[in-house]
Amino acid sequence: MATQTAGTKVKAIDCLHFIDGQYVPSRNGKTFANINPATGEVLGTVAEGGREEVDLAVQAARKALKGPWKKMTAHDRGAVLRRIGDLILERKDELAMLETLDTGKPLWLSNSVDIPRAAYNFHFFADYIRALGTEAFQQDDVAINYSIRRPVGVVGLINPWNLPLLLLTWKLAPCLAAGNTTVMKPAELTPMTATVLAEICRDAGVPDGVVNLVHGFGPDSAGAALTEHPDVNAISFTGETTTGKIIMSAAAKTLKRLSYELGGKNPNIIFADSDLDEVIETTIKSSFINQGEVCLCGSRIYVERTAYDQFVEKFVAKTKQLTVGDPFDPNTKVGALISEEHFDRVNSYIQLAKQEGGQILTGGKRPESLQQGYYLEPTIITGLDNSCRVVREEIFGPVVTITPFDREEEVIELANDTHYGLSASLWTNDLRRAHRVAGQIEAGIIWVNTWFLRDLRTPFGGMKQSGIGREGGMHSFEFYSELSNICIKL
Ligand SMILES: O=C(O)C(=O)/C=C/C=C/O
Repeated sequence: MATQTAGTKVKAIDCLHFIDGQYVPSRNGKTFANINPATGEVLGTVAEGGREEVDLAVQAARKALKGPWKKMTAHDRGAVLRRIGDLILERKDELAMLETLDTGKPLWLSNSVDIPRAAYNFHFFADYIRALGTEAFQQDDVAINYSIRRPVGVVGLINPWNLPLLLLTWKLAPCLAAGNTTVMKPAELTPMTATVLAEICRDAGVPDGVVNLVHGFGPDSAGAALTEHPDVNAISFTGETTTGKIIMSAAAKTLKRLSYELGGKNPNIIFADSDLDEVIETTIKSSFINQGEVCLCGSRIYVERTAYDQFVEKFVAKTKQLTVGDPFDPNTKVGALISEEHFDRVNSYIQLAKQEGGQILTGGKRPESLQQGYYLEPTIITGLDNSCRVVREEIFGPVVTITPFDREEEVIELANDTHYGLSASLWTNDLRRAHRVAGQIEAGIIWVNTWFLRDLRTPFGGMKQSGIGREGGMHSFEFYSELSNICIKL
């Protein structure tokens, strides 16, 4: 099915499951429609998996643990990972178009961030695995202790719809690097790039059964089946905190190992001594990139009072210049929200902001010219304090609040006054203050004078209700492998 949009001939794909090296429909033939967020039209069909498909996939993954995959050395696995990264880059244009069709994000963003980072996730872990060591301890002349790593086993990877291929590969690369096999469950709203990834893994030399993919929904569907399956050893999940709690209770019955990257309501703290133009250029991104549908977005902006008016005036002016529209138009800065349901949810927070006494300085509504598709103007709200729901709850849209502060201690308290703890941005040219304040912000990642600058060796994840565990570099191997300590008496 081809969808003509902005002069780009884009061919959507129907999505089947990928089990034991083959694309297969659901046994009961069930499918659901895949909707294009930019137009509201049907892109194609997706096989709807359930317990039966998940069980077939888990059986294939379990069997593959004992097949040729087990005999591959770390070096061999590294070569396969590198090949997957290479094939992602070879198919970059196709993957970028599919990602934009599925998500409504601008094509330039898929091309510049999502797909290149997906390839890099594989190249990074292909290299990392070659440097991986363990640990050994000499106990005088009594004993020598050394640790060995082995795969956890069959791992369920449950992925969100905001950065579909980036986040799926962020899990899949280390999962495979550590020698595991997997059943992937992409978000039902964004099935296409995950479907192509399965074929890329096969083409790169991943043996049948190592990588499996089952499409479907969460509750009473593939997601629930995966989290409850007794033969799945671990689950890595990125998504909403509420869903995380449901998965945790399901996984508890079989004591699965869990790695969670959940929601955030991230503070963006701006001191008056920072370079406002530089701050605003980055804050436009940290507020509205990917339609604000990024768990790391700095949706709570706190500005030192002496710079508040100047910041607000400049930031609003810059925001008004952002083009909202067709994701395939190269001038578009803000595309379509992922679905009608999410559009309504984000909109409800804008209405709530008015009820809570906030002022909408710009945005807050669908652009007049875009009556089809789920478009919302980037929105800036002032006049709300930390007691307001709009300041406390994750909105996951192009909506930010701005609040002034007077003292360092005050803004640290404001920033930490949340049950989330994923990321934060901090802007100041005072070196001592940067270290002092960053060390007091309760978040997994604190960016100083930047945002979303990523070194994949670093621990990535949130605290409090923003997640459990860290992934990245060695931290991924801590999750995706089991350590055994072997003690040899001398
Ligand atoms: O950059 C990453 O590794 C990552 O996990 C980004 C997550 C964004 C979530 O919305």
